[in-house]
Amino acid sequence: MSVDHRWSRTPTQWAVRTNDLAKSFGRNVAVAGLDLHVPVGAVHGLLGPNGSGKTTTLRMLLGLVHADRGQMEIFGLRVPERLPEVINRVGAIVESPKFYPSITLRRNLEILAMSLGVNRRRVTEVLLEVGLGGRGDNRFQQCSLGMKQRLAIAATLLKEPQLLIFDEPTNGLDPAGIHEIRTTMRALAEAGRTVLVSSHDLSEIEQVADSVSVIGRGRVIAEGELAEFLSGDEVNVEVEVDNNVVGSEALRRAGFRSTLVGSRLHVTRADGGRPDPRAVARTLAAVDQYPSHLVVSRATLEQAYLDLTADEHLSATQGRPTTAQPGLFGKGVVS
Ligand SMILES: Nc1ncnc2c1ncn2[C@@H]1O[C@H](COP(=O)(O)OP(=O)(O)OP(=O)(O)O)[C@@H](O)[C@H]1O
Repeated sequence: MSVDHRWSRTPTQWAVRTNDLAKSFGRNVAVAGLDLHVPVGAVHGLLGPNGSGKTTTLRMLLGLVHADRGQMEIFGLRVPERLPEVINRVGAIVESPKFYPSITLRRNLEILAMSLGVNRRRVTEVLLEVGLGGRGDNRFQQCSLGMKQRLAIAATLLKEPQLLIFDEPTNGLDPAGIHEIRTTMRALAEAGRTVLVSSHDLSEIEQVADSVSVIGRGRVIAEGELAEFLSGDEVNVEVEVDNNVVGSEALRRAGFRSTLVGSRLHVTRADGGRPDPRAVARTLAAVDQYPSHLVVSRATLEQAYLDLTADEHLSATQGRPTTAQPGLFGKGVVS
């Protein structure tokens, strides 16, 4: 069973936290003991491959799906029990919202505001907030997908929520639309709101998020500030050798970790330190594996993600529990 020291921190530091959250659909395990921590006032990425349990997690938070076990809190209040008290502080897009195609963006929002009991004046404010201030009179059906998605975000802002939950908001958008949504999410965080955004797209999260939870098969594999994943000191060494098995075994004995990505071994230090490219080359040469390529690069979230999911896969095949990475939001997780 996992013991998470962060679960005992003050609730006000977290917009969302979950503890040992689980959900299965029949025999299909969607979420498998998920410990999630979303800090207040930032963009937090929920990053994981398709089918890793992101949507199910968000739906459980919003009371759309019942959890099998575990606890969830939004702004320190237990949900779903206290959802009625907290729901007005939450805006979410977890499936495509419906708008009237033949009327303007402004009119669409006015109708929605009326149904929510929100003052019409708020419509102008939310249009401005998502960068649609000059587009309110455009008909919905004439808008680009990016504008439609920004309208959806504007709709979630009508109630002035402090937490926004977006499930894959850039899906299906072209680069311009993706850029618009990214800018909008950043602006929301700059205005003091918390944005919890799911994505399977590493570069997307890398560009927009302040912190991230990497999800694999329904569990949080790693969690922390993005800067921790992309630390300036962090260096990747990539090598190409004739025999990857011999090469990675020699590296392992010398205190390195290696992950095969394409034809290259990505090398890090097992103790989390910075790998010395010369030591890597020496280690490989000692077992007759002279690198045909040796590339030194700054770590990316992609690399961290590949390393982490490689570990998780190894854990599964060896039947031992996944260990989340230490140093996350300054605290360790013990499995
Ligand atoms: N209503 C459902 N009934 C049965 N299985 C479901 C249901 N919802 C989700 N699942 C399954 O649970 C697992 C996790 O799905 P989920 O949609 O939460 O993942 P995801 O990370 O959001 O992936 P994607 O990006 O593909 O939506 C998948 O195997 C999915 O098929």
